[in-house]
Amino acid sequence: MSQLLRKPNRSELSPGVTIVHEVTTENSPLKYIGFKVVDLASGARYSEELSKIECCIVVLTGRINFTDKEVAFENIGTRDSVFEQIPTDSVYVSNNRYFEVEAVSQARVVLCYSPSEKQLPTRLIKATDNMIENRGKFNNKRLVHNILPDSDPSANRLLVVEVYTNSGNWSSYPPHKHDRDNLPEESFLEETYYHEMNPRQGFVFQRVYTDDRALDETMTVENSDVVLVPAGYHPVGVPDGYTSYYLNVMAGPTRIWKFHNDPDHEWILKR
Ligand SMILES: O=C(O)C[C@@H](O)[C@H](O)C(=O)CO
Repeated sequence: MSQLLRKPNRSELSPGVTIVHEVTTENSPLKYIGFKVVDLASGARYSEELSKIECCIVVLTGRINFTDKEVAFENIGTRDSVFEQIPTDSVYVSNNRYFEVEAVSQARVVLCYSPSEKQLPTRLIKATDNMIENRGKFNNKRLVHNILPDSDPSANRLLVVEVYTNSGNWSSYPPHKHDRDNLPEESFLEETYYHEMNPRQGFVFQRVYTDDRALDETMTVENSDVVLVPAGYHPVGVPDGYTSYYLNVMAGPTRIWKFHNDPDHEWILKR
């Protein structure tokens, strides 16, 4: 099994609270990203005392209430399936703060973490705040919901985006990377992919590779899998008949997404 591919590994934390994925800087090659997927039964609560990490809570599906003991947001979340293809609500919580989420309905939340020292205000990122983009042409079409892009100063390190790729199309393509801290040409950002497919028995292929091929893995990715991208190019190919969804978290020393296309395949953009 690839070191970069994580299958869901469900474990019940407390009644109604199931951890589906837990990627940490200790159990992965990543230094800047932590990642949790949490399933909540209606009425269940999950809380955390953040230390030197910031967190973006994405209400992937279902509805939740949020509090950090100072501010509260009620009944947030917009969809029962990511394949409704509408943006959702998220909450940014800074380091050294407490938060609690309570499921109003059955819900799946994603917790995206990165090391952080400077406190920032808790912020509700409403679905309507998401900047929506249609990218690409030919068989490279995808729909992007920008949850926490680098143009939004709400976070210290985290960048969060969700992407839909049509059946028979490619995304994160032509292959690009962001693994050199060499601005203004390229930024160093690690990345995680949380994948879903519609219908759910679908699969996609994701390749993660570097120029020297010291890293070169091609993975078959199924519903609810996570792919880690510590470095390298990371294209995704979607078979005919299936729609792909993924949630990306990126973080690194500087909060700028400046990528470098694989020169061998950059011609694809010039058609
Ligand atoms: O436009 C896309 O295909 C999405 C990707 O850019 C994805 O968010 C990513 O690879 C970020 O580096």
